[in-house]
Amino acid sequence: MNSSRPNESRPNQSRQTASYLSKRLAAAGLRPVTRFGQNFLIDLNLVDLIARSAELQPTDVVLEVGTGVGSLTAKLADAAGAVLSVEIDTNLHQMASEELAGRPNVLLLQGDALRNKNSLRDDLMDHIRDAMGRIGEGSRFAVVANLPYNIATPLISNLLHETPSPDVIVVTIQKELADRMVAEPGTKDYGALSVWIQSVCRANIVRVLSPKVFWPRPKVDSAIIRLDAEPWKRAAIPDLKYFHETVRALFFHRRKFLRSVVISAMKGRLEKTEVDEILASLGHGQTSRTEELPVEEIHKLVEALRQAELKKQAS
Ligand SMILES: C[S@@+](CC[C@H](N)C(=O)[O-])C[C@H]1O[C@@H](n2cnc3c(N)ncnc32)[C@H](O)[C@@H]1O
Repeated sequence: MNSSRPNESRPNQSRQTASYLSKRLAAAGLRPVTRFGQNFLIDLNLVDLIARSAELQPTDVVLEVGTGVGSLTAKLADAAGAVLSVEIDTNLHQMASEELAGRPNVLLLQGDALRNKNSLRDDLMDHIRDAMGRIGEGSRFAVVANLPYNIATPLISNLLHETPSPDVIVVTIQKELADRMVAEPGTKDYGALSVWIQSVCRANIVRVLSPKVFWPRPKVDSAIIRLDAEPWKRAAIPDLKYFHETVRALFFHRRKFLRSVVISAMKGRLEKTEVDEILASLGHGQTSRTEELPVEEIHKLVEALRQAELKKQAS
């Protein structure tokens, strides 16, 4: 006979229902704030799954963006060496601070995780580097979060430019965005984001989540995505900023042929004849399109353009 009692084996299960959360917020005179993307996960098994999917070690330093009431933060703190969690909402930051008080490995910051679309909040990486330095050799940098959807793309993109960049990222994002991150060439979802992510990471969708596992329910499906850094890929890109900007420019006009896309991206920097020479040397014909090019071909093209620009500047 199975004698296990549900509340013993899953002690927190009843604590994260929609009604528990709504009562808790209401008791503090609060309601979820739509503009902050406050869709809380109400299935604690999924909170567990997010934390477990990062395979955290006691030597890991975790960044969480969007502390909320601190449910995921607590799980991360149980598994990792140090957790830095940022919350924009002053009230939630206060609630989470009370909930997580007495956990010496958790640092909660209040404010926007982004300084602007192109950069992270100033002190974020200093805190991460400090914590990694304290833990010492073997410390990994992980980002684990149920992200506010409106900042998911700039946040992940900016993090991938940082030093150190995350070794692993496990986050809940809109399914549509996750589909773009893992997309293959020639598909409708394949674009600058797919190329950028797959150029520095291995990307996998861990689980698709229906709106009903959140409170309040978002309008769209979500997905837990895992990105694993592949440092050798990153090391093979001589100028990360040039690469990222050029890839974005190459996918700017999706319907045009590659030739006209490259000509307009390189306007004022390379002549048409120079572009034609580069495309011909790489075997791209008049009817090639950017969205059909595998990631490796895009690498070759961007590097050829960069070299041509450098040569021109030097002459
Ligand atoms: C989807 S909720 C996740 C909350 C909680 N971690 C959970 O799993 O239920 C996203 C959280 O991010 C916070 N947030 C939104 N924009 C933010 C920003 N720019 N910087 C930091 N936190 C932000 C929201 O206030 C909200 O608490």
